[in-house]
Amino acid sequence: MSTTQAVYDSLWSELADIKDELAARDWFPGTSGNLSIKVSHDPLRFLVTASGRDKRKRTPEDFLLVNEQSQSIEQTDLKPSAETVLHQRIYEKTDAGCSLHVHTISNNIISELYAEQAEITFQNQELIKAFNIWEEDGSITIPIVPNYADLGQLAEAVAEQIRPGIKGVLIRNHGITAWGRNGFEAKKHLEALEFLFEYHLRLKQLNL
Ligand SMILES: CSC[C@@H](O)[C@@H](O)C(=O)COP(=O)(O)O
Ligand SMILES: [Zn+2]
Repeated sequence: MSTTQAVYDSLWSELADIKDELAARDWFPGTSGNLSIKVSHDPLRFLVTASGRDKRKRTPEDFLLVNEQSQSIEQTDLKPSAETVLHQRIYEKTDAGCSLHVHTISNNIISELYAEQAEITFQNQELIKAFNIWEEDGSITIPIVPNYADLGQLAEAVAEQIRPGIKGVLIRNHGITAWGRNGFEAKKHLEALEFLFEYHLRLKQLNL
């Protein structure tokens, strides 16, 4: 087996394992969600989930390789995720090695509640350390963009929000895309964000 094939196989199974873990949390309702992992930087190549499939199932057709224009470069009938261009823009604008997009009730409600402010900031939360923020008064901000039907426009809106310290962007009443330098870090960021969203909503429900 060539080194390139071994790297591809290892990234494939890393992304499949992440998909299984997120599926176990029920974060892919109704075939929603898409995941990707970077295979090479220059030229940009990444594995991305095939469009419209049940991401709870683990099959040999789960991912396909795409190029720097989000086009498939494999002999396959599979279509890359409709939202592949969002992953592409994140790889172009950050040091991300993995990007994860999920729809959850919590991220949707937060995106609706704070849509006018176009962002939400969390502070005084231990889990902020998941973003490598160690200061006592540290905070993490998540921008919120409109859910444009035009996916090129949506990808640009997400890309425009990317600046140092941003590790995820909410799309209003749609979901979140979060990323990290590798699969481990991307999942850590996504889990931490979902924890912060759920905490915030439950606290609000208590009416304290
Ligand atoms: C079926 S609702 C979700 C889709 O419209 C989309 O937002 C999504 O996350 C999944 O699209 P996909 O093309 O399968 O990657
Ligand atoms: Zn989506």
